[in-house]
Amino acid sequence: MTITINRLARRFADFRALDDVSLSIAPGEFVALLGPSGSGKTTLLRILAGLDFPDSGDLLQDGRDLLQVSARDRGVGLVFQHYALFRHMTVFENVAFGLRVRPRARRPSKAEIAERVDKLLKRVQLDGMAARYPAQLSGGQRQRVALARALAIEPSLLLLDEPFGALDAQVRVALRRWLRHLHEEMGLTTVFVTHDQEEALELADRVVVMNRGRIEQVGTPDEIYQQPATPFVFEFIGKSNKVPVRIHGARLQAGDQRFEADALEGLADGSAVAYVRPEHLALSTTPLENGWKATLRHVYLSGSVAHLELDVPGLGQTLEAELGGEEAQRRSLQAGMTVTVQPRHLTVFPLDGKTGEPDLARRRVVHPRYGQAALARWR
Ligand SMILES: Nc1ncnc2c1ncn2[C@@H]1O[C@H](COP(=O)(O)OP(=O)(O)OP(=O)(O)O)[C@@H](O)[C@H]1O
Repeated sequence: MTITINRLARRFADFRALDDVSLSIAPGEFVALLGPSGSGKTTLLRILAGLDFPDSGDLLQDGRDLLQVSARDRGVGLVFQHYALFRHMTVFENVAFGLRVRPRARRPSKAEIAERVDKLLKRVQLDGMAARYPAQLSGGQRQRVALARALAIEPSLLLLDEPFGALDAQVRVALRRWLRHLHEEMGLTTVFVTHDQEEALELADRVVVMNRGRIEQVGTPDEIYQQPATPFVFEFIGKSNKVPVRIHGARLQAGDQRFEADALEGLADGSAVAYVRPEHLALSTTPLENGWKATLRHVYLSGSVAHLELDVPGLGQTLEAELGGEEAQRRSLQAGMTVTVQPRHLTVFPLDGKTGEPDLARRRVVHPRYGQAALARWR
């Protein structure tokens, strides 16, 4: 069951909540829609569920026009952050609800419903709680009931909108791992909305990064983190340093440093913006000819990682670097030290001469050449 989303647009008055969104979801996939508040994630999910309709574009399921199919007949299971369970119904009755309200011809028998609910409660590890009311459950347990309720109708597509958003961090982590197992065991196709990048990167087969109603990038968690396609993705996912640069005769002028690199060949001279992740900055405590001179302002350890704040006068800005905590200790890195900073690689977006906006089509990953002496010293 492949879902094809083709050029969907949804406006609310003048506001474009979805703007030319296309995406294909393969059977058995776990897709995360990730983006800041207001980026259009929920709007897209509601259209998939049949709770809202686009102004233009197509939505197909194996070639069938889903927009002509009512929410009830789409066979989707839905779980929201605050998907209020029916308070006056027991856990059992809540889970059985979707089956009991079916038209008689498609309604399973009482015994079948009971069997299916029992099975589902075991799956979500709530067997023994069938007679409880929602008020007698923890937040995590309630969301598992909501999930069992969504699964009771054997949905062809499971849609989850920040299902763990209201839960505390530890429960969230435990539940998302559990959800991933459940997805695999049951062979579900799942679309999961979140604004939590860690959750998306850990859970999903593919992450769809959304911004202002548009898709910025679709990729595996590794691709999204390692090869961001746009400045937005660099800034939204993980940490990155943003450095204004100039391309000048196939060299990169970054503050008082000029880096040579092959990838720049063919790019016209002009301004650009470069991004470099903290873990892609190499530091040398012995002065090197190539690289920014910096003063280590702060070193702080967070678990096994050392975060370093570097003042770089030659750039006129602060850079953030990261390395293993043990390595930082072995090298006795301390605030006040002078170091040379060399980016291992940077992603460069030339700025469009007319609009001044980053030109995504001319994006280049640049590996500066430093010469053997420099490399040998920080190996
Ligand atoms: N019924 C509506 N009428 C007017 N504007 C709406 C409506 N529904 C959504 N919007 C607007 O469309 C934009 C996208 O909303 P949407 O709920 O899809 O974002 P989101 O990415 O899910 O955000 P969040 O993470 O905060 O839930 C928002 O600016 C929202 O205010």
